[in-house]
Amino acid sequence: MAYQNKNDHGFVTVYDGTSSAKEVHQEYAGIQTRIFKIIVIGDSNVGKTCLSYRFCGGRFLKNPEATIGVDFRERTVDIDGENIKLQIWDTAGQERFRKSMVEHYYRNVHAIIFVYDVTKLSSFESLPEWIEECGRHSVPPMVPRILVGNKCDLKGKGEVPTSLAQRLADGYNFPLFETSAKDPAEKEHVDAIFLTLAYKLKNHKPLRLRQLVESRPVPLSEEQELQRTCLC
Ligand SMILES: Nc1nc2c(ncn2[C@@H]2O[C@H](COP(=O)(O)OP(=O)(O)OP(=O)(O)O)[C@@H](O)[C@H]2O)c(=O)[nH]1
Ligand SMILES: [Mg+2]
Repeated sequence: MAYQNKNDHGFVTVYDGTSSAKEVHQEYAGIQTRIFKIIVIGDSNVGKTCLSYRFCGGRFLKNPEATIGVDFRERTVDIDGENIKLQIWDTAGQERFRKSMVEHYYRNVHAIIFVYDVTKLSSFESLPEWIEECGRHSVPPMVPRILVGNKCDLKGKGEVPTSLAQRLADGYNFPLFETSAKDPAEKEHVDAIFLTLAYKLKNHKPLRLRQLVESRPVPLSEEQELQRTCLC
């Protein structure tokens, strides 16, 4: 399957399947960095793209378009002296843009971030469905999960009280974060979401790069891989 995703924010997410996984593997040969796959899931428009961009790109992404399929971003973090690469799979919330991709999202996943919009109750009410979808795809229970209420800068217009979110989080035994991808003052809080997962994953068995590459829908061509950049 070939598909094209937007790449006008510095991230190449165009796949045509023209090169083998081996070439991509050689590109990284010698780099002793463990890689973990984190998927960001939730209704359309809750801010999944903006949150992942804030973490990987360091700033708020103005005027994002709806994600089609998946956008990949990466950031390497230092956890207790070890470099760990977090590969963020920013998934599409709209059913029509995700249905052919769902299997790829969940394959070999290491951690899941469920996002809702604190100003939109329906996005919160959808969470059990998203959580059930993970279950249907046999994501093991030991895979860490985190609940994130986004758009807290609009909290005055909030529809989802913290107490309600906390009750849901407690029910599933997930940590809860409320934050804003937009508010610059929340930058470190957004980082903390991903770093919390990185700390949890540090002691997990790493996924080998080859596995990760093969779990992508279609591998990058060599040229695309060279172009692939992260603003962090
Ligand atoms: N006020 C505010 N707006 C935000 C925040 N995060 C995202 N937005 C806005 O919410 C809208 C949707 O953001 P996206 O990041 O594209 O949402 P998404 O969940 O990736 O949507 P899909 O790709 O369709 O699944 C955009 O207009 C963003 O500018 C936030 O923290 N605060
Ligand atoms: Mg998006």
